[in-house]
Amino acid sequence: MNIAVIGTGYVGLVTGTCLAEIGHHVTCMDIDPEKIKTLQSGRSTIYEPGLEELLQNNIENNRLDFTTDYATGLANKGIVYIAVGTPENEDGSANLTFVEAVSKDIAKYAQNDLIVVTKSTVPVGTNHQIQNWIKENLQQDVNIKVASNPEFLREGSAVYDTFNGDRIVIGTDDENTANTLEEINRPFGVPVYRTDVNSAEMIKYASNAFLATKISFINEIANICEKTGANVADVAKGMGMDDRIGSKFLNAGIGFGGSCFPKDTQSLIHIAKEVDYDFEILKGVVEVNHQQKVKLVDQLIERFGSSLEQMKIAVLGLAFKPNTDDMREAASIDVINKLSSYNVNITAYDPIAIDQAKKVIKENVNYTTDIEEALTNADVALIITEWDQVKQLEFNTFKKLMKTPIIFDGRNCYDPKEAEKASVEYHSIGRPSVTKI
Ligand SMILES: NC(=O)C1=CN([C@@H]2O[C@H](COP(=O)(O)OP(=O)(O)OC[C@H]3O[C@@H](n4cnc5c(N)ncnc54)[C@H](O)[C@@H]3O)[C@@H](O)[C@H]2O)C=CC1
Ligand SMILES: O=C(O)[C@H]1O[C@H](OP(=O)(O)OP(=O)(O)OC[C@H]2O[C@@H](n3ccc(=O)[nH]c3=O)[C@H](O)[C@@H]2O)[C@H](O)[C@@H](O)[C@@H]1O
Repeated sequence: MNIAVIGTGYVGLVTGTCLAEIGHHVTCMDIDPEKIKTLQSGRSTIYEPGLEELLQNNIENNRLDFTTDYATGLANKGIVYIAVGTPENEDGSANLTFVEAVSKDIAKYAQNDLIVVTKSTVPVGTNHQIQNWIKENLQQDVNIKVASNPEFLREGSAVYDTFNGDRIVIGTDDENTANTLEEINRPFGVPVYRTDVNSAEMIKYASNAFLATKISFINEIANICEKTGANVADVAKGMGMDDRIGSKFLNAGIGFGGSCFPKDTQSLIHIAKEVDYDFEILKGVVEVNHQQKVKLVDQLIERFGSSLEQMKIAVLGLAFKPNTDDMREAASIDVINKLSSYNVNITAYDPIAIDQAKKVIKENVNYTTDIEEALTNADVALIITEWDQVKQLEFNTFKKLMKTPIIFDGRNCYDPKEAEKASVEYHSIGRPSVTKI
């Protein structure tokens, strides 16, 4: 099948490359000429394990190419995926400017019948709107069908997720369109769930909101565990053994970040508001997350009082989660921002996200890709991202390098019992602190 993918971000680039990998001919399009130039040369514009290898392989085999030009990109294609961003507006609603622009451009350049597939996360009703935007701007007498096909990949494991997803959701009322899309995706071997367009759009928001709810729920349980002497790791394990609950997404920590949970929860609250529904649980989820992100700073102040002046603080991890350089809504931004009002010296370690971090962190921070350098002479270490490089650190390294081995762990990377054995002061989330060393 000849396919065009519009937008070469995390979703578009991974989708396009993986569709090429299963044998389709794919042209990926973007308005950013720099991105397209880089991609044409076989280099990935995002950090995503396994992606660059697939990219090069499919370019070499003439199944994958890139362009900024809509006429070239859409020529002889039967399927067009929309994978542009839908960022958050100030009022929490999804910004559909990019989706609208793309829809109008598809209408302008379509020369033959097309199935337009919406991968971007969009509010219920948007696919009908896309159909209208295209219909109103068509230049040729061609037939356009629009279908919803929301994306569930995670950053950092996007290629793996594409080949090992739990489901592919296809939302359309047209059986032939559903058949074609199912056929295109068959080589992925992922179960297909067919539904109507509005339900497909809602499945995406409901899924992200539910996962975010699980995280805020376990974080609140963690906060209560701290006050009652229970251990959240054991609690989560015991809960997760019940199949109805499931063990995934019950890792307590300093909350969720990234490009999607924060914006999609806000967007769903807004979608509900539009139909006069007050989504109370989800508002709580967002508020809990907001407070949870700076929990380590609160713990630090509880431990030292507000006299943090001139303290040397090692911040371990900047990205919103491991295996990505994505800094969107990362907890590190909030932590560093809150710390900066206490006149401390911050050295931040991250193996790959420093360039991205510098674009969004305005405070004065020393950056390093050398974890030992960050720890050297530090008074305290704050663990923000559970990189393998952080998890593999031995307590002896903290003891050897730091002025005082005091760790505040926002991702529960280590066993408190081991900290006690090693005589390291250790505070984590929802588990007893080790203070008598
Ligand atoms: N990042 C993720 O892990 C996931 C994202 N999503 C959803 O997928 C959508 C895309 O997200 P990302 O890939 O993260 O976005 P992104 O911001 O990384 O990439 C979007 C790309 O679209 C391009 N673009 C914008 N306007 C264009 C136009 N008129 N023509 C051609 N290209 C244009 C931009 O230059 C950019 O390269 C969003 O709706 C997001 O909510 C869904 C699942 C996972
Ligand atoms: O719509 C999207 O963009 C995507 O959003 C998430 O994927 P992603 O944001 O890449 O990352 P996750 O692995 O879900 O983690 C999100 C955040 O939750 C945090 N988290 C996750 C799991 C957990 O148990 N505890 C926890 O605090 C992570 O640290 C991270 O900050 C979803 O998992 C994907 O299914 C979805 O497609």
